[in-house]
Amino acid sequence: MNVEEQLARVIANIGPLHEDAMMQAADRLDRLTKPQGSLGRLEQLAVQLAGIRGEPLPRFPRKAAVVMAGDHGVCEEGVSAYPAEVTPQMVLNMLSGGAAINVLARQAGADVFCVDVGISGDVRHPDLIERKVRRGTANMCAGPAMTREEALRSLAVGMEVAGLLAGRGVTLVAAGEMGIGNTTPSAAIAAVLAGVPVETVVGRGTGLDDEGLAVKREAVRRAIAVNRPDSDDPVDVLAKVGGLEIAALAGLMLGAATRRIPVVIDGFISSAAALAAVRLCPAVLSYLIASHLSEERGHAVVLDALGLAPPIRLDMRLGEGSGAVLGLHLVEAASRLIGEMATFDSAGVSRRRED
Ligand SMILES: O=C(O)c1ccc[n+]([C@@H]2O[C@H](COP(=O)([O-])O)[C@@H](O)[C@H]2O)c1
Ligand SMILES: Cc1cc2nc[nH]c2cc1C
Repeated sequence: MNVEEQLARVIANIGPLHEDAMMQAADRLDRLTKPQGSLGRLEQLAVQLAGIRGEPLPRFPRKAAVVMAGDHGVCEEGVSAYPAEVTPQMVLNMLSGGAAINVLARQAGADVFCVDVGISGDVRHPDLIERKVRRGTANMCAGPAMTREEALRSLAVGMEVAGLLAGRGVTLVAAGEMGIGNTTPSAAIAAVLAGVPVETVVGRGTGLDDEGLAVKREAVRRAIAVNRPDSDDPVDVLAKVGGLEIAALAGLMLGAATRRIPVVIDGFISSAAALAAVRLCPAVLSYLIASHLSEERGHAVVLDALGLAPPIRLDMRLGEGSGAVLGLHLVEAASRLIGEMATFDSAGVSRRRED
């Protein structure tokens, strides 16, 4: 089976949420010792989780934070405040347990998996999942970031990682990335797929000044003008103005959804990948859970296009999956509440008076 056929098969396998489990979850929530609806969006989350897992009281004992890593040829345009060598350096830091994602994942009880989808240099570590499709993308201001075949192979890496995690008993995934320069292709993807002006989705990334921001806007405009990505063909968009780790994240989301594994999305880059995944397969949206609203300009636009409302606002703009891992706590909270709270009957608590 070639990669295109594999993708079509994964997409065809993503089914709707389990209605019966959702009804049972909603019914139980109304019998728990609290005024009806008083746990707000945690209740909606509990119902969504039941629908995804196909059981009214799902638990998530094994959680994973995935960091897809890749480099970006467009960095030579001066679009990031940091040099590209930070990508492999930070991946090594993550593999040694010293990055923010490691600290937050330990706190959330999640294992961190780092995947080299397209780091330019060599990173050697026994725990690194080596799936390099190519050594960074080409500069998308001068031509396509990668070939269609490379975009498909990156999607396939994500789908494979979802299978690997499922094989290890993981039932909840936080989707993160590491890639200096990757807010630039993410902005291009967002502009094309959401159909919004470039300036609404280009932000300061790791910390550009005003001059850098103007350069970055121009780079995104040029990349779109030079490549003319087809907004009706998400693989074309990912190939021409995307990134290796971004395509892999989209593949991870699709692969997780086929296995009924919920995916908590992170910031701007992770959400741009989610938008591509949803355009490839609208049914995947029900398996996605928003976490935080990143400071990065454009994140709100992408979440709007997805129809997702982020519950966490901490003015973060780190990436790595850091916001998504904070979101794991909310998933755990929703799951424990519906699973462990007493009902009015079991606790002998009086119900609401008749109006
Ligand atoms: O997740 C976000 O919203 C986010 C916003 C800004 C920056 N980042 C991270 O910073 C890197 C990309 O920033 P930049 O400026 O190099 O394009 C990449 O490694 C991301 O993980 C992430
Ligand atoms: C240090 C550093 C850490 C990061 N983590 C995600 N993106 C990053 C960018 C930089 C520059």
